[in-house]
Amino acid sequence: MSQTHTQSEVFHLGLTKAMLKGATLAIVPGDPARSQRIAELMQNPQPLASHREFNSWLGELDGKPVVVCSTGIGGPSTSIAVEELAQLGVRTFLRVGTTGAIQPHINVGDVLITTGSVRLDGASYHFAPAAYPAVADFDCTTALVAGAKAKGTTAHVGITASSDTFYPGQERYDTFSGRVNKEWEGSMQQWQALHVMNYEMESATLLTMCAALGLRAGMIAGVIVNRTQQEIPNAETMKKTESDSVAIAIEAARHLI
Ligand SMILES: O=P(O)(O)O[C@H]1O[C@H](CO)[C@@H](O)[C@H]1O
Ligand SMILES: O=c1cc[nH]c(=O)[nH]1
Repeated sequence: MSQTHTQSEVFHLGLTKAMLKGATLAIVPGDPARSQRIAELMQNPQPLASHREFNSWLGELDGKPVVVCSTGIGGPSTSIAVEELAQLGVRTFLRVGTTGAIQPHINVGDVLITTGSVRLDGASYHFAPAAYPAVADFDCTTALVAGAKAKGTTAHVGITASSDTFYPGQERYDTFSGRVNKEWEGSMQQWQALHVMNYEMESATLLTMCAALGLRAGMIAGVIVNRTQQEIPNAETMKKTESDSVAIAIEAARHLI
């Protein structure tokens, strides 16, 4: 039996269609605290709901509503946020994240725009088989690139490795066990050789599911660590990096709504 969810709250986000005021674009950070900071850079920021990792705000750009909703970390919760926002009428998703660069020429503080992701997740396989690409929407990507140019920010455009895990899947050895399974040994070197720019944890699911469902998705992230230099990010660099990537995403959203 098919169900409609338009009059009542969607199960996880606690949002209704009326609360979104017709918003068709969502900015989706991972970090719940980032939702408020993003919304407050728009007009009329209003908190909507906060359940689990899903912190939602509404703002306006040029008089049009834009919803901001955190996804939490990783593919499963991202897939829930996207599914439930789509049930409420959202058709375009811009992820604003943080990331670890794996190419030596990319600096901490730079911004990365993802054209496609290596699917090192699990959730994307629930939407499309392995041969299907995790590819960003062309209009979203060009809007992000134009936004970066308008802000004068150094943006690298290319492929991201999107992993279910922060530690083994991103080949980190500075851990409790100090080891990774054979599957991941040498994997960072392999992605480097294949010109992958960076690691993060949601874009494989976001880009695959949106492409498969006929939704638009784009992805921008600020570099908080360069893995050719260190394994764990430095908290001090995070603030400026976030403000650049958020400003670009808002500029892109303005063009996409
Ligand atoms: O800053 P966010 O958007 O959460 O993105 C990155 O940061 C988290 C890991 O620290 C993962 O979610 C990863 O994708
Ligand atoms: O190295 C990093 C930094 C942020 N987020 C990730 O997933 N990896």
